[in-house]
Amino acid sequence: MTIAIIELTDVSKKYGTQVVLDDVSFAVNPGEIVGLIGPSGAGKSTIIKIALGMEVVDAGNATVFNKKMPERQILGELGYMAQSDALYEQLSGRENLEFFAEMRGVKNIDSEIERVAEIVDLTPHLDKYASGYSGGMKRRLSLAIAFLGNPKLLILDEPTVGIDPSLRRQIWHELQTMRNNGHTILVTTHVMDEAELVDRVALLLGGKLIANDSPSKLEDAYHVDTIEEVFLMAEEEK
Ligand SMILES: Nc1ncnc2c1ncn2[C@@H]1O[C@H](COP(=O)(O)OP(=O)(O)OP(=O)(O)O)[C@@H](O)[C@H]1O
Repeated sequence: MTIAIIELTDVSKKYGTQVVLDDVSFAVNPGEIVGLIGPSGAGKSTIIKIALGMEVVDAGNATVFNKKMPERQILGELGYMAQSDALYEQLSGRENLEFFAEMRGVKNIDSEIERVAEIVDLTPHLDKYASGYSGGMKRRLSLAIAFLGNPKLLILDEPTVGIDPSLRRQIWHELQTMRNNGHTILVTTHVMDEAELVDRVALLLGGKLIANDSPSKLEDAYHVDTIEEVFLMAEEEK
């Protein structure tokens, strides 16, 4: 039996009286890219925060690497990119990477910084202050930080917002290479053509997980050609 890397079982979560997740069960298995999609406010970031132990569930269970969350030890084993950039603006890109690499106990820091900067195309800008970076450059630096140490699990909340199409393609190529090397990736996106690139799409609507399958199987089930159409039809049916 495969042991899931991330497993949510019958998870419910409320903020005040607002039910954000209603009995959601959902797993991310080793070596797959799972795309979490849903309209704004559907609860995607809440799922991510639960997986990271930053939010606790009201009911149900969340495990990561088979350990019940929250569990601080797990954090060293995963790369996380939040929806808003948490960078030190007064430091250069390189210094930001050095800081996070040291904090995470990454070995061979200099070569690791070169590696991750190359992936996100930031090499020529590493010695500039982060305060002078454009929005897209800050996203790229945050993504590079998540890649530091080549973690077995990546959790990425809207990683490609503000990133140009050619670099976005390069980043997805890299994510797929990582997956092919056995890494596990949970990613949220609003970009529907990115959802075509994942192994499994988990669609959240109204606090419920209403679809959870490969893009092609979902397209067949809804008799449409794209995940965007699946999304629109699922919303209409709600
Ligand atoms: N700390 C909080 N306190 C109160 N309400 C919250 C909190 N965090 C999230 N919410 C609410 O929970 C709902 C789900 O939020 P969440 O950020 O998980 O959505 P999302 O699917 O990630 O949205 P988006 O695509 O816009 O990022 C929203 O209505 C949001 O306002």
